[in-house]
Amino acid sequence: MIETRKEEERALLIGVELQQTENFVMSMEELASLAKTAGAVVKGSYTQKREKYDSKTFIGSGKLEEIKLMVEADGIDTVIVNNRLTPRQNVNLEEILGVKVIDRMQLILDIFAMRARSHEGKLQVHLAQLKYMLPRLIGQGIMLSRQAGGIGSRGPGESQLELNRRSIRNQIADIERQLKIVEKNRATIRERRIQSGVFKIGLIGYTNAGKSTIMNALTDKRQYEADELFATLDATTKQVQLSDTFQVTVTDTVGFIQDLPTELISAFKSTLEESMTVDLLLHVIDASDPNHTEQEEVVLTILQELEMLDIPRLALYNKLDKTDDHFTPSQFPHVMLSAKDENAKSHIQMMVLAKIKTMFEPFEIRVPLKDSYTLHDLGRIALIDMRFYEDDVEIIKGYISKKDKWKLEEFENGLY
Ligand SMILES: Nc1nc2c(ncn2[C@@H]2O[C@H](COP(=O)(O)OP(=O)(O)OP(=O)(O)O)[C@@H](O)[C@H]2O)c(=O)[nH]1
Ligand SMILES: [Mg+2]
Repeated sequence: MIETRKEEERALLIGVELQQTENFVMSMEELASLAKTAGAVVKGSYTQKREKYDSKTFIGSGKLEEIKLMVEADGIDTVIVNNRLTPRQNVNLEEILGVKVIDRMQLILDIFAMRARSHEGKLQVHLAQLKYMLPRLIGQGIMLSRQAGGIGSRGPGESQLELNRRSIRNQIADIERQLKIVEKNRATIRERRIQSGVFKIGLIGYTNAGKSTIMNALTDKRQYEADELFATLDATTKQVQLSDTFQVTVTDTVGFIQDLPTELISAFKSTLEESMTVDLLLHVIDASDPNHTEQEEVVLTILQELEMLDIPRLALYNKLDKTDDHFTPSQFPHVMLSAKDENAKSHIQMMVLAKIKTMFEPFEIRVPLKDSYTLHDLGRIALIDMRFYEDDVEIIKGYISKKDKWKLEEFENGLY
């Protein structure tokens, strides 16, 4: 093999399709996007149908010979396997192929490590990496990977090269301690937000669906949006005006993906926690993606696992400018839009307000004219449809949430 230091990291993708494998093609395409996001140049991919994975080398030995030839011919630096490898398979593959081999989990962990911004995000990713590493401390496999550098070796902690079991266990305990403190602080902030009574909206959806772009359209602000997977990792909450008076908070979070590494689930959940207590979920879907139906299913399955299916939900089919004529939405109710369109903001505002109206209850109150100055406050928590005067009272009709209904009486009595 020629030892040259190249700028780019040349990757070969490998996938094995078992009879029961779901969404195999989508998942291979996704692996290519993930590899690209992590900075690799994908030089090719190799797939095989098998009854079961080979316990020693994951893929059949005959095929491995072919792969080895491809690795040598294309100057491949890294082989990326679209499944979870056992530590033994990982070591064996690296020995046979003579290059770094990483699996889908390591690739995703690596991207999360690149992207984590907040203190908590970094701790969570570091923890996930250490947990992934611990059972892999056998033989030379992991050392080989780490020394090769590049994808699979990035981490938020500088001590990642210290690879003995005891130090890893200590680091895990230490991070878990730090996380407890951070989580407590976050719970307090969330509690305060729940008590504030503001209507809360959460943007969720498959990675790259356009959540951050929609957030930007709504807030006229710049949130990092990019044609990359997991562009957003940390939750961000912003105030958004839905009408002249009605104000909500909108939370943008990490995107969903199939086969999320189990080590990352708690990181993922803590990021999503922010969205677990919302009043309305906006499920953003990339309608132009040929796999959007499978992606919608993945999102709904994860929502079910997180017990979030009972939160009212509105589907936003995004990127309409890129969809073909055959596109048919499968979820109802829904909105179809292009987040990049200049009318996107008013379109979303209108449709979301209409959705909220269906969740609220109609009311009518009569307020003495002398007290009507308090009505601006009512407009923050209720949707006001109509207001008119009769003698010395003002009559207001609109919609309000069940939990805020009791406040109406205070407005009527001028107590608010
Ligand atoms: N053509 C087109 N592109 C869009 C539209 N909305 C978003 N995009 C692009 O799609 C890509 C992904 O958008 P993001 O907003 O970063 O997606 P996201 O859902 O936040 O993704 P993650 O944070 O990775 O989960 C970006 O390149 C956007 O510019 C749209 O309506 N039309
Ligand atoms: Mg985003």
